[in-house]
Amino acid sequence: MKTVAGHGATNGGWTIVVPVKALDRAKSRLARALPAPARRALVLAMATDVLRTCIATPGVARVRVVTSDPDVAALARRLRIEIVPEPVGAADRSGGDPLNAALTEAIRGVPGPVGVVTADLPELRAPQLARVLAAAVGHAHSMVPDHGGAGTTMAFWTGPAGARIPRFGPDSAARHLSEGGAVPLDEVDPSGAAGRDVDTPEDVLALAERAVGEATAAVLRAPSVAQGAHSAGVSATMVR
Ligand SMILES: Nc1nc2c(ncn2[C@@H]2O[C@H](COP(=O)(O)OP(=O)(O)OP(=O)(O)O)[C@@H](O)[C@H]2O)c(=O)[nH]1
Ligand SMILES: C=C(OP(=O)(O)O)C(=O)O
Repeated sequence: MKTVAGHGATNGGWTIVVPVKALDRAKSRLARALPAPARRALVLAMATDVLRTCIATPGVARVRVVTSDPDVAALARRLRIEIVPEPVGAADRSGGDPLNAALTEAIRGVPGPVGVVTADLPELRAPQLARVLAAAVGHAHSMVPDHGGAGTTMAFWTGPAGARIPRFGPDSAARHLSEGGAVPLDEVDPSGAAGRDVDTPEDVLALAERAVGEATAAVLRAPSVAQGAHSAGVSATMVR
């Protein structure tokens, strides 16, 4: 896989890095609701919507996707954005932290302000991301917690390249805040589009009531996705 010079490789403005896990492994927490093909389709669709949003956001100069997946790379080429190849097998060589290893590689040496935006935010639109960036520009390091409070949907750095340490993964909100000294962006509501990541069947079920991007909406109409999320949601309610 080659790095593709792509969307808006201009000087100035934000570089946004979007990590996308290999589709065969992605969103394993949805496995109890969705069979592998439906899960794969949903992950790719959410990534499509997030990448389109990043491209369309004022103030974003450059979008990079970091992945080892050929289908995600093909998507990035169609959207004319940069691919940062994540070596296949990096998951096994990174001390169990492939996501932060991939992100560290993708933000290394990037000039100007940098943000990481996760690929599972299907409600995120350009005006909302623009508001997040406007808030983030005032801080050396900032973040947006996810709607559950423990995770992180976005992290930003405006300072020197050496100070950029991504801390995604388990307990990432606490780790970004206490270990990394990140500021939570008070202007951003974690229960809104910027914080509503999709991790569980219940999250998928909740999307039925929300305005999602075009690609995600198309996949949610597929009976295998709608029914899978619904039956898992119902059984989760029953066991509570
Ligand atoms: N490039 C890359 N991206 C990753 C990796 N792990 C997670 N991501 C991405 O990081 C973001 C947040 O990850 P999660 O919400 O935990 O998604 P996930 O790992 O697919 O979900 P689970 O398998 O259910 O834990 C999503 O955009 C993922 O696609 C990885 O090893 N490499
Ligand atoms: C990888 C993360 O995502 P999630 O909590 O959605 O698994 C994170 O929050 O850092």
